[in-house]
Amino acid sequence: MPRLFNINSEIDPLKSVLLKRPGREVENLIPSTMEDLLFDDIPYLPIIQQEHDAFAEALKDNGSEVVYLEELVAEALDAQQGHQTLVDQIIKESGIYIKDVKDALSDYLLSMNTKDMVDTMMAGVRTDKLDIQSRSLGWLTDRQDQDLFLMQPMPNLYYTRDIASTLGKGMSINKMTYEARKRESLFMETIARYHPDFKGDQLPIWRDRNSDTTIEGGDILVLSEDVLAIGVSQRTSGRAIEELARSLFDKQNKFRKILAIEIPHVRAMMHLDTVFTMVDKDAFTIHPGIQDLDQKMSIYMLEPSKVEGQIKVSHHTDLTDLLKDVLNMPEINLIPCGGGDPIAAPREQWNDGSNTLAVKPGVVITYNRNYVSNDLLRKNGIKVVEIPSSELSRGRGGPRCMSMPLLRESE
Ligand SMILES: NC(=[NH2+])NCCC[C@H](N)C(=O)O
Repeated sequence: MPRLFNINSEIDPLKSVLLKRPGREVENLIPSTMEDLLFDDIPYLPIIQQEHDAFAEALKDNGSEVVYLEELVAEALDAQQGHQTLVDQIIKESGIYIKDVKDALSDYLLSMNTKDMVDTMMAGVRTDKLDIQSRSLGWLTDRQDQDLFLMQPMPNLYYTRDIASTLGKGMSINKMTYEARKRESLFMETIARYHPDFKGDQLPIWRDRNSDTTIEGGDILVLSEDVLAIGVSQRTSGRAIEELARSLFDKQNKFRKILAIEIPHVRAMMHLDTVFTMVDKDAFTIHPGIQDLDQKMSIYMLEPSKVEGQIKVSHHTDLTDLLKDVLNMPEINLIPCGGGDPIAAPREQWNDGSNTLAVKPGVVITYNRNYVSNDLLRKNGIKVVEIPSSELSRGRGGPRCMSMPLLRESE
């Protein structure tokens, strides 16, 4: 049955969402690779899986279907016999160019059943799994001391938010910024290309992973059927936002205003959704660290220009006024992470206190550890569904980062 795709807001009732259950890839983190792989600690696999399952349950209890990236990729490959194409591409994108090594890896992956093959690509392939030493002088002489993996693990895959974004009835398949995550969006491309429920006319691709500018889904918020907010961040460039704007303004959809919000280019705030999320039609979480002392910010608004093919850009500094205007709301409530306290705010922001996922207007899923922010949300009339977070939070992402909505019910 063809799937329905439609995302016209951050808060409309969530009906279908894509997750990735953390797998062996998180056990393939070690202290010497952790930083490059964008983790601050090593999650304990059985507990991170339990916590992730609790997240999936909370989503289902609140009316959403949950589908898994790893299962969709396997189904997509089986439907179109895409195995060889994906294996060749992932080997290429893993920077493996020595023929003997390529052949050994390709034989190894293709000898597995589809699900194991997909899980293994995601978990990474250790060098000692294959008998490379006895067959490749090229590898023996080119390798680096640290080559523990022929294919590096992809521990960030459970942050499905970032690799692609459903916008209206179509999708942006994102070109990722760092080496550690570049290959991840290939899995979404595979689903869009081969999966019977995704491919073809039913899913227009607004922008694909071959673009030469980077954009990540954590930066993209769908504020309403015609307004997007996109962070200009460590991961998303102004040029990428402009490209996406041109594509969206051109095509048959309703987006007509894009707010490009500049945020600090630092790890703790790598995406807009780590400092700003929508919790109700007129309420948002915000980390006070993105505003200056007089609460000013730098925001560019992009709109279609009257001149064919051009874009109109205007500059704004007051987030509240701009949101009132574009969302047609008399008031906007910005709820500060950690209550704005100089210790609680940065502590809870670090553990994704501002990274809420709305399952319907005024109902959000959050991490239980951020009790100051959660209490404040409740005091502001928001219903908060807490999930356990000891291990999930170690990679610096919360409920919004771990979810890629496919369908929200429009009014
Ligand atoms: N949408 C998000 N905020 N995602 C968080 C991603 C965290 C991940 N470790 C990274 O650095 O890429």
